[in-house]
Amino acid sequence: MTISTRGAAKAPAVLVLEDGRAFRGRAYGAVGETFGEAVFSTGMTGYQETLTDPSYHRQVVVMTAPHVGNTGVNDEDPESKRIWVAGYVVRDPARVSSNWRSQRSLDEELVSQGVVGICGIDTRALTRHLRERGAMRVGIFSGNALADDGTLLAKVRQTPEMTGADLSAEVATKEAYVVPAIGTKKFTVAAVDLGIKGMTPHRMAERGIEVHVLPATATLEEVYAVKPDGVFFSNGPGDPSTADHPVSVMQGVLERKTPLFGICFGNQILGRALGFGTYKLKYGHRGINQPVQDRSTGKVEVTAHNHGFAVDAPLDKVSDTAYGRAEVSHVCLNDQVVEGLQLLDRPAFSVQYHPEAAAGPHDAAYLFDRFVSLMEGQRA
Ligand SMILES: NC(=O)CC[C@H](N)C(=O)O
Repeated sequence: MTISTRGAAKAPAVLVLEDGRAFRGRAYGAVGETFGEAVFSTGMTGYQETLTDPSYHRQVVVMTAPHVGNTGVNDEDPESKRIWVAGYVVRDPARVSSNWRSQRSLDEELVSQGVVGICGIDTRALTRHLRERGAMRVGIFSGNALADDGTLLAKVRQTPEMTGADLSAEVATKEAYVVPAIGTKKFTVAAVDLGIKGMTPHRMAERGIEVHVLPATATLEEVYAVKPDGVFFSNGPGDPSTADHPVSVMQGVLERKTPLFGICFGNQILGRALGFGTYKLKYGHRGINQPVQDRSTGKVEVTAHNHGFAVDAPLDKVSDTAYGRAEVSHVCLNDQVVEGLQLLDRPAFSVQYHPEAAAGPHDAAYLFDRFVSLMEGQRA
């Protein structure tokens, strides 16, 4: 059991939204100032996975679950080597963390990684505000960073928007590395890292895939230098309309008819590679309880999401693209947003959500098997 160092009354803090609304609470995690896009996540568990998902780079995450931190922090669950969220907003942080795997408290972890947060605010009111007005820029201020609201608001309004942000290179690996297959090696996959979560290569490795994780800047030649049986494009932060380089690499992969799989940002890149547009959702999908229908089977999956943008593809017809026929394979049942794409004439597909995560807990794991089948089909 870890008793948090934070105590009930820490320094005062304020959260200021770009439309001028302010919420007053107490500092949580590091004291100072931070900026980003305010988004909310409805996940009741999995805060370590959320905090360390590189797709959250430059976002301030508001947890709708009121009580966060109960199970502390361990070294096994992170999806990457560091916390990526720009700021963290929690109604009521756990004062005591208790779990057999816990190594330290969440508050300590936020402090040691310099993540500025705020607690003790009405996260329901904040979430409703974001739901009605849409995701927007935000700042959190505590300690020496506190000033009058007008000064803080001006600072928030000077920060960059998420629309137009090209962020993959800031989070992706600089050097290629290999995640070995677990057991007998059956396939080699080149995985273009646009902000990859650690669980993704692991899910492939579990299926006998040796994964060569390549930097976001990898060229088509570098992708084929690993002699891949399949090519994967990962999740990642930022606006997909800026991802021109991965789009052109993916088009080269589609031309060669190599089996292709994309997750989240990778789905948006497939959308663009096929000639569809992408657009910003009002407040996005973030959480682990999002219902998605696989249109080929009619089955509904409970899935993990973290996306603020979506692909603009027709739901009601098969589209003709430069790479043959394409259709929307998955759809979100909350709002009919495109959650997956499937080519009918080439071995390529993608999903907007996170089959590597264990939300359902295993509802979407079949997608990795589908990738394996495509690679088997290519060999047959
Ligand atoms: N998790 C992701 O890959 C997110 C993709 C993209 N940055 C979005 O917000 O929609």
